[in-house]
Amino acid sequence: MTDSLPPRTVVLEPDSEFRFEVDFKNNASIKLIKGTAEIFGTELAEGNEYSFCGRKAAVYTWHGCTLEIQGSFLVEYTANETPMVSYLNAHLAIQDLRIKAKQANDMGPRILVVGPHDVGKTSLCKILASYGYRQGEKPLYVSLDTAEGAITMPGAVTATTINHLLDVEEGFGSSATTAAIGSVAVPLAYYYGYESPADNVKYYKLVTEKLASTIQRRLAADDESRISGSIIDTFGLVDHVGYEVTQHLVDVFAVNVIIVLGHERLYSDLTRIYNDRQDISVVKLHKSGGVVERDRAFRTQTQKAKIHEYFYGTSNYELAPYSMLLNFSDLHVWRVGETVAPTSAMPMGMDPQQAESELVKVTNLDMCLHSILAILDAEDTETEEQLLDSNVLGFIYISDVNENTRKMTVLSPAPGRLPRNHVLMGAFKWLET
Ligand SMILES: Nc1ncnc2c1ncn2[C@@H]1O[C@H](COP(=O)(O)OP(=O)(O)OP(=O)(O)O)[C@@H](O)[C@H]1O
Repeated sequence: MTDSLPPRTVVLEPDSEFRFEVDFKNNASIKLIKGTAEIFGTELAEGNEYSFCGRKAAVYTWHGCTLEIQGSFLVEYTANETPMVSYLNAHLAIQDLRIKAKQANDMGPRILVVGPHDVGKTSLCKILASYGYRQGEKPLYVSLDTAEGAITMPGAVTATTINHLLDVEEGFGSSATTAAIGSVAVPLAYYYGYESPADNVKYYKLVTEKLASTIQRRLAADDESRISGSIIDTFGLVDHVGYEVTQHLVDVFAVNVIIVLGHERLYSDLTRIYNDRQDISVVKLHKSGGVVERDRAFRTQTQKAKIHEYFYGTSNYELAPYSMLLNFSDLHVWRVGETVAPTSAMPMGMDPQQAESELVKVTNLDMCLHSILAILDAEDTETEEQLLDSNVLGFIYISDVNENTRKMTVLSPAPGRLPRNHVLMGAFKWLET
């Protein structure tokens, strides 16, 4: 508990940070008493108490500050060696590209951040997005890390315009929850449904291509965001699948800056691959010593917390989801091919590669129990091919399936009828606790 322990004071020198970890069972709080400080680029307000649960992060200060901390920190220490100056320089170079784009009425920078797991890719993307916002830009934040589901839900690839400060406590959390009830721009999302791009490479490429082309259409109509450009956060794959998918992303998002974080070989390989492309710069940045490895258990808990937050909100912004009873016939449930049918069970002559991105109707609705389903923005009459093109309107959770009554209990963030009836199922299950 936060208040059972006495508060303590932490004094930070200029260009240093207070690194901390709080587990999912405890709460800890941080208050800025004097000076200036930020968490992944978002400034802390003086005197405001920020509370954390299940977080690993750092409070960084450019000019020095005093913090008051309270509660159970699993880890806490200060560090004065950080890569923040190089991250700021990266931001300034990106800002230069925006100024040039404005002068030429051209596209702003499209920045792809790559590297292995746990090198600080998401943290760097947040820093670059926040610094851009603080300079009056409205960059597009694209999250392709489907294990994390930073903006909406694990399994989704998403894009959102950064037109407000990122939340200090939750990162994208509050924007996702408020988007769920429609109070800020709803993020653009497509549902992939698996944790890693390697689970179904063909389908991952398809959904990222859809996302990229919708973004391109939207940016064509939005001068401000077009010039601010996009910041694209990725997965942590650096094997051959990772290389294949990275090159696909460079093509479909027309990437012109690749930032490689904490991996020399990847940097050297990508420099070689794009050696002839004058329009693409490959740069490397160092991993922060503060980045912590998250084990399987912590990642699973983070995913669960993200799903819970989608339906129930955060402690600062609680939501009350609606539980409703639907007939089996009210929903058309789909899954993406291959993982359902073994090759031997496929129709004769069907290429397994093709099946990887074909929709299969789920007829045994028992399979949906405890699943997260994405509501597709598609009319009842649309063909399977059109369904594959559909973006996601929101998510529901199936808490019960009754074969006898042919009804299922569905949890939805909004009351009333579902906006559409076609839903896509992925591999994510959740046990509401
Ligand atoms: N300087 C820091 N001090 C303390 N914790 C940090 C720091 N930078 C990042 N972290 C934490 O380390 C963890 C890993 O960082 P991050 O999510 O940015 O890495 P990633 O490369 O995106 O990982 P993945 O690809 O596996 O999702 C996160 O919990 C993040 O909040």
